Amino acid sequence: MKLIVEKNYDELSKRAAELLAEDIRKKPEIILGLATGSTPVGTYKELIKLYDSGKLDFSKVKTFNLDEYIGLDGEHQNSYRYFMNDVLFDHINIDKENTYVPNGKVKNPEDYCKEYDKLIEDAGGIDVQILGIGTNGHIAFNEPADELSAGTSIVNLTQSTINDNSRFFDSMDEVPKTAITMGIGSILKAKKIILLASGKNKAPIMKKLLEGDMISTQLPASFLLLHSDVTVIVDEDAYKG
Ligand SMILES: O=P(O)(O)OC[C@H]1O[C@](O)(CO)[C@@H](O)[C@@H]1O
Repeated sequence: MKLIVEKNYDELSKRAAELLAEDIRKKPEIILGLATGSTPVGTYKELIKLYDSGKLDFSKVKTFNLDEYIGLDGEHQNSYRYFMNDVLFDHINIDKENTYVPNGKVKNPEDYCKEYDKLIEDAGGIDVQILGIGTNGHIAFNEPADELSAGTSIVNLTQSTINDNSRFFDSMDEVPKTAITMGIGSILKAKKIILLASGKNKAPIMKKLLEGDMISTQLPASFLLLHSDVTVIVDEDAYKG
């Protein structure tokens, strides 16, 4: 894993956006894997700035998002489709038809999971995958467990993730307890991966991950150690605590 330590969140966001912009310019029809959560929001803001100043074109870009809550449709303010439209897609010249976020309201979730992986494969596979990391080491919604799913699947969220995410909902009861998520195998198929971590609350898990001496289903992000092209960008808070 290549490690980049930036001074603060703004610098981290700029650096991540620069790396992505370089790749988009090199391959305008790039397939991006996108993440939700608060960490990549700054990166998306920087990408919008580059678009606004005429330095970036998204017209041929295709995107696949990692996950979605089960039970929320795209109109729901806490759905990840709504979030992605709000923080990125509505502000750039991407064709919405080319943006995929798992459908949390689908009738046959099991079949749908297989279809989602196939969609990515048929599109040519993800060129660059952006990831955040949960305080418990999850990537996408692959939570620490005895077993992890290789492909896209339906998962139960852990209490720690439900707690972390409750800040976006009016009450704890409203926080979805299940989600659809790309699997560890689907993520590792990306040609290149950029993991972002910001803030002191991420320091303990980043320390564990960066020690790099253990792969465990109890630390889902540790599977990234098996990938040959992972760049980790952290700010000093997430690095030093
Ligand atoms: O960036 P945040 O808000 O800390 O979230 C971290 C992780 O949690 C999730 O939002 C899911 O809970 C992931 O998508 C993300 O990688």
